[in-house]
Amino acid sequence: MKYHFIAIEGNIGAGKTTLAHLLSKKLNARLVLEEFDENPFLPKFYENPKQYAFPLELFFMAERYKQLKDMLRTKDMFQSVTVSDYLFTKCLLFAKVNLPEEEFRLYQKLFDIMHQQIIFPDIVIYLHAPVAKLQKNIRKRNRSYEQSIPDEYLFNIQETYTGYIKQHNIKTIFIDASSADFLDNEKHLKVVLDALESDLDDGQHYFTLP
Ligand SMILES: Nc1ncnc2c1ncn2[C@@H]1O[C@H](COP(=O)(O)OP(=O)(O)OP(=O)(O)O)[C@@H](O)[C@H]1O
Repeated sequence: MKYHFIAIEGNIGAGKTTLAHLLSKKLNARLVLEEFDENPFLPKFYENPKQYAFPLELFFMAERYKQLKDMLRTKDMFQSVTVSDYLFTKCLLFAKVNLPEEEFRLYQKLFDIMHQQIIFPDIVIYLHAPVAKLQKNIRKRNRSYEQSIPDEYLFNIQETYTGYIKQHNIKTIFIDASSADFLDNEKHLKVVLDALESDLDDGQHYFTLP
């Protein structure tokens, strides 16, 4: 395997966690999963975004920082590859959408300090799905606090992610996941596994699923 640290990204409900589980199994990789359900501010944020955005974003950043630092400290002798279902920068991208300008500037200062101390993945897999499909997935998994996420929020998150990936020329396997079924369709997973075996320059590389 060419890559030692693979991060999967995408909008809310894009299917990051499912793909992370499957890839980690296939690659015998260490799995690092976001622990969003431990964030006590998340349900409150969806009820009242303005009031809870700042503590929500701080909590996510602190937790992810700790998780990635711990990961660096504890090397696994039997698993040389790590797959995570998030990128540390995710905190900053969500914060950009959710915080007012002044708070965002403060947040960014803290982010920059922490960001210097963790490692960036060798490659990002970005799952791109249209908002209607994301909403369908969100309804299907039925987390109560997510049931009235506006389309506009999902659009904003999507734009922020894609803008970031383009601007920073990040080595990205960009997958049109509108009809993805990694769980039940081996061919879909194979597209990702083959992409991970190919030589890729920095920047975005588009893959469609059969
Ligand atoms: N920094 C953040 N700010 C606000 N909300 C966040 C942030 N990070 C995660 N969340 C929320 O936490 C929940 C889980 O997020 P996430 O998108 O990572 O997982 P997911 O939707 O379960 O992913 P997938 O379905 O692709 O596996 C979502 O409601 C998401 O909006």
